[in-house]
Amino acid sequence: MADNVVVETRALSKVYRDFWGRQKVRALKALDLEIYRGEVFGLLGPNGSGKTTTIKLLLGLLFPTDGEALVLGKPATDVEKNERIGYLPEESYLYRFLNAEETLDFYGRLFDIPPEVRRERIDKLIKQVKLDAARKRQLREYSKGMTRRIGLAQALINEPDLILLDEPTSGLDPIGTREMKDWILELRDQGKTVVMCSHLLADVQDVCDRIAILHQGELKELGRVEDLLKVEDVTQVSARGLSAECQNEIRDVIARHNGELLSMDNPTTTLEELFLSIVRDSEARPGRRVVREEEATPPENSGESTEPPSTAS
Ligand SMILES: Nc1ncnc2c1ncn2[C@@H]1O[C@H](COP(=O)(O)OP(=O)(O)OP(=O)(O)O)[C@@H](O)[C@H]1O
Repeated sequence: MADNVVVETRALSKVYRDFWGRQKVRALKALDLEIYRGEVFGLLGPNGSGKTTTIKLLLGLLFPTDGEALVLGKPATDVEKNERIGYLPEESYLYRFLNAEETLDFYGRLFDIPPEVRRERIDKLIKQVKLDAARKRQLREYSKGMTRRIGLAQALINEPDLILLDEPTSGLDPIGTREMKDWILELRDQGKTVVMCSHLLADVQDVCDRIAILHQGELKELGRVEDLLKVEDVTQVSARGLSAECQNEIRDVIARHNGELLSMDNPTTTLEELFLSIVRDSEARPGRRVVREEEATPPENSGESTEPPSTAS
């Protein structure tokens, strides 16, 4: 296992058997994978494609039917290596009657973290996942987004080198999603390795350096996100301040060189960016509501009230 390889699987396979030991589902079929130190690696695939099974095999929570996995230089079945791993399951199994501080303290004790270090780390993590105001509230009162955030803090309590995140953005609103993605990138900047599985493709595209696509337990694609998404025979140019005349000249140049102009128009932002900018704006200027002009004008003869549209402050 090379120095920079944090996870290596060789022909890793898992068959779930039924109560009588008969083969039930071939959840993972001969997976070969290497995940490098300091990268964000995405496991993608539709429901039931084997993502969670892979994560559980890496944690040693399941035993492979065939093949092997090495994690942080040790066999995945050696649970001692889990001291250097953080895990956020798809559904966090947290004690509902503990508050945020007590929850992190509980997990800190499981890792034998000394009390002084534990206190400092808990305080830092609670602030980092923005639960400072809710640190004394029992988790049963938490919203789904808050539960996800305390789940992440719990996964980081042992300052792990490898972090496994199962659907980290599930149930989060766009702001929570953006924050979760920023935390993932921060972890990478600190030199940690993050493996996340998700079927939310936009999230994966935003944060992952490399991805593996699984389908019915088989590896279908593996590579750098930017390479996999690159459209080789299309050239994209982005420019500001071009006059109509200049744009016509560009069209002429493309035609002269036998190229095909696919589009020349104003780019659109993403819905995520639009949503975040509206929320930020609303936080900065509470109460202000903007209705876009074209939407504010009711269609003629619509039969609706003709009261003036609000661009109210
Ligand atoms: N404990 C189990 N017993 C039997 N079959 C199982 C078990 N756990 C998972 N499976 C089956 O293994 C296959 C892979 O499941 P897995 O949970 O790994 O998929 P996934 O890609 O994580 O799916 P999702 O996106 O829905 O979380 C599925 O067909 C699933 O039904």
